[in-house]
Amino acid sequence: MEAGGAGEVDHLAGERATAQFDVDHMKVAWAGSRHAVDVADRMARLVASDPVFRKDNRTMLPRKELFKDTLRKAAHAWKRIVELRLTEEEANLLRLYVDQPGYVDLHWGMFVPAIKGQGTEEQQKKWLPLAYKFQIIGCYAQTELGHGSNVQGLETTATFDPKTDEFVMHSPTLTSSKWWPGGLGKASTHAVVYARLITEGKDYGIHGFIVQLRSLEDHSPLPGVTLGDIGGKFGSGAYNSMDNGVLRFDHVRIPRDQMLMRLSQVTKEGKYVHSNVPKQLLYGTMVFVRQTIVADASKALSRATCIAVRYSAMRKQFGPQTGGPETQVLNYKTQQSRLFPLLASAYAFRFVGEWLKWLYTDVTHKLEAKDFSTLQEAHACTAGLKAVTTSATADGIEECRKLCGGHGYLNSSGLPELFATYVPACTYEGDNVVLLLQVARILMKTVSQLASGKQPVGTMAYMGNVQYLMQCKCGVNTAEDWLSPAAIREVFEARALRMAVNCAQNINRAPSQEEGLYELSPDLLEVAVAHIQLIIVTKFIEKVEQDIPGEGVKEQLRNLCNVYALYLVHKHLGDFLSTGCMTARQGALANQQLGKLYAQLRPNAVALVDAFNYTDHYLGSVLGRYDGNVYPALYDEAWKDPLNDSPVPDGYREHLRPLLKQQLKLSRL
Ligand SMILES: CCCCCCC/C=C/C(=O)SCCNC(=O)CCNC(=O)[C@H](O)C(C)(C)COP(=O)(O)OP(=O)(O)OC[C@H]1O[C@@H](n2cnc3c(N)ncnc32)[C@H](O)[C@@H]1OP(=O)(O)O
Ligand SMILES: Cc1cc2nc3c(=O)[nH]c(=O)nc-3n(C[C@H](O)[C@H](O)[C@H](O)COP(=O)(O)OP(=O)(O)OC[C@H]3O[C@@H](n4cnc5c(N)ncnc54)[C@H](O)[C@@H]3O)c2cc1C
Repeated sequence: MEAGGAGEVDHLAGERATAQFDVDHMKVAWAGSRHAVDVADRMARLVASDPVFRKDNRTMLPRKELFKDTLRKAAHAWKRIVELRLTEEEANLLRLYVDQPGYVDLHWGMFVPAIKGQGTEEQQKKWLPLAYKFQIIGCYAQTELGHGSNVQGLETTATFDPKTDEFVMHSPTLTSSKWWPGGLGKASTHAVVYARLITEGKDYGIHGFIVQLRSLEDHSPLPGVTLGDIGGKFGSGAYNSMDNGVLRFDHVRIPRDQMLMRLSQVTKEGKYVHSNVPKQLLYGTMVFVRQTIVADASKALSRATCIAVRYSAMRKQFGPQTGGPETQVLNYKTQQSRLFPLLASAYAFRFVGEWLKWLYTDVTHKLEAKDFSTLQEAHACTAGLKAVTTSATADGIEECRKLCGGHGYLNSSGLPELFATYVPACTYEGDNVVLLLQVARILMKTVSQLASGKQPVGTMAYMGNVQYLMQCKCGVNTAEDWLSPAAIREVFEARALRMAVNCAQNINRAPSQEEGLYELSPDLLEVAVAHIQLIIVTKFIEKVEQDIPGEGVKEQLRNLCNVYALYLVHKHLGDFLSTGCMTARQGALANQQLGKLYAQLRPNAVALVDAFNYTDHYLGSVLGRYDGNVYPALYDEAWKDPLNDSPVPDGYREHLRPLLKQQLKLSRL
C-alpha cells in the first residue's frame, strides 16, 4: 500500500527528504482535522486490503461483467458497513474508496436527499427507514430524452384522479422518456420522478413524486413501466459501471401521498395548495449535490496530480550536455509550469469546497427557520463553483495524462479511466455553461441594483465597493509585491466587477434586456468565471490567514495560494489588461514571481501530494505508486492483459495466417 515495510525500497525517498514542512500536519490541514485523517486512513486501508474491492482489472471487463462486479462490490460494502457497525462518516468514506460509480451513489446522494428536502415529516418517516436499510433502492429521475437543462420543459405528466385519490404517471411522447438517471437502468426499485402536476385540468408545473418501478419480489418492471439501460458510455471501465437508464410510464397509478408534499400539496378533492415558500426549493437536491461535486473536484484533481508529480519525479529524460545522469522531468520548468498550478488548484478546490459545505449548512439552517434571504447566494455559489471546479479538474486530469508522456495513455496509469469517469461532471447536475449563465444573470441583477444603493451581500459584497474598484490602480512595483494577499485580492475584485459592469452596460445598449443577455452570453460566461475565481482565491487567502499548526505547513499553503492566484493572473491576463486592472509590466512581474514560486515548490512537490494520504489502491495507478518503483510494475501489468493470455492471438488462423501465406505465394511469383 505504502512504502516503509520490510524489504521495500522507496525510490522517492530523496524527494521526500527535501520537504520543508511537516507532512503529517499537512495531512491534517488537507483532511480538515486529525480525526478526519484517521478515519479516512482506516477506511482506505480496509478497502485496499479486501480482495472483493480489487479494481486493477476493471478496464478489461466486458460491460455486463463490470456491472455485476459493481453490484457485488456494493453489496459487499453494505455487508461490511453493517458487520462493522460503521458510522455514517465511515460508511461514506468506505464507499468513496471503493471508487466504482454505481446505483448507491444516487441512492444516498440524490434519492435520500430529495425525500429529506422535499418530503413531509410523515413521508420521511415512511420512506427513509426503508431506504436506510436498503429495503428499497432509489434514484433521481428528472432528465428526459428531450429536456435536461430546461427543467421547466419536462414533459412527463402526473395527473390527479380524485375518484381514486391517485396520480396517473404518463410519458406522452418519446422525448418525455426519462433518460440518464443513474441506477435507473437495472438496479433501482423506486425513483423520485419529476413530472408536470395536473389537477382540475390545470398544469401546475414540475413536482417530485416517489414511484415504485420494480417488483420487490422478483425485480421485474411493474405493469405500465418500461425500463432499460441507455447503453455504453465514454471510455473503458469508467462510468460504464453505472446503469444510467430509460423509463417510460403508460398511465401508471400511484397513491396521492407519494407526491413529495413539503413545498406544495394536492388535497383529496384535487385542490392545489402551494406553501408560502419560494418555488425554487424544488431545485434543492441539485443545490445539495452541486456542493458535494465541488468537494469531489479536489479529490479527482489531487489524485491526478499525485500520479503526475510522483511519476515526474522518477521519470528521467535527456541530461546535461556535459554528460552524467539524465534529468528528472519534474526539473523541467515547462513541466513545473504545467503541473504546479494544477497541484495548487487541487488545494484551492479543497478549501473552497470546505467553505461551500459550511455555506450550504448555514443556508439550510436559515431555510428551516423560513429565512430565504440566502437562497440566491447558495444557488450562485454552488452553480458557479460546480462549473468552474469541474471544468478545471477535467482539463487538469487530461493535462496530467500528457504530463506522464506515453505511459500516461496506458490504462494502468489510471489516468484514462479517471478522466473518463470524471468528465461527465461538466455536464451532469447542470451543464457548466448553463450554470455559469445563471451566475452571470444574478451578477447582472446585482449590478443593476447598485445604482439604487442596494448593498450586495455575501460573496457579492465586494460589488458594493464600486466607486473604488472601478478606478483603483494596482500598486505592484516589484515581483515580490505580488506576494501581498491584499494586492491579489484587489485585482481579482476589480477585474470581476469591471467585467460585470462593462457587460451590464453593453446589455443596456441592446434593444431589450432579453436580446442583450442573448447576444452577450459569451461575455457573460467570462464575467461569471471571473467572479467565481475571485471566490476561490479569497477563500484560499482566508484559509492561509487561519492558525495552521505544523512546521512549514502555513508557508507551503501560502505558496500554493500564490501559485493559484498568479497562475490565474497569467492565464487571464487579457481580462486584467483590458479592464485596466494592471499594466503589462505588472503582468510580467506576476509571471516572474510565479517562476520563483515554482522553484520554491519544487523540493516540496512529492511531499505535498503525499499529504493527500492516498493508498496505492485508491490511486489505481502504476505511475503514481507511493514507492516510485514504476518500471517493474508497468512491465508486470502489461502481461495481465487478456491479449497476452497466449503468445499466438485468437484470429491468427482465420485472418493472419491466410494473409501471410498469400504474401508468401506472391513473393514466389
Ligand atoms: C453524490 C451523487 C453523485 C453525483 C452523480 C451525478 C448524477 C447526476 C445527476 C443529475 O444530473 S440530476 C439532473 C440535474 N439537472 C440539472 O442540473 C438541470 C439544470 N437546470 C436547472 O437547474 C434549471 O432548469 C435552470 C437552468 C436553473 C433554469 O431554471 P428555471 O427555468 O426554473 O429558471 P430561471 O428562469 O432560469 O430561474 C428562475 C429563478 O430561480 C432561480 N434559481 C434557479 N435555480 C435555482 C436553484 N437551484 N436554487 C435557487 N434558485 C434558483 C434563478 O436564479 C431565478 O431567480 P430570479 O431571477 O427569479 O430571482
Ligand atoms: C453521466 C451522467 C449522469 C447523469 N445522471 C443523471 C441522473 O441521475 N438523473 C437525472 O435526472 N439526470 C442525469 N443526467 C442528466 C444531466 O443532468 C443532463 O445531461 C444535464 O443536466 C445537461 O442537460 P442536457 O443533456 O439536456 O444538455 P443540453 O442542455 O441539451 O446541452 C447541449 C448543449 O447546449 C448548450 N445549452 C443548453 N442550454 C443553453 C442555454 N440556455 N444557453 C446556452 N447554451 C445552452 C449546453 O451548454 C450544451 O453545450 C446525467 C447525465 C450524465 C452525462
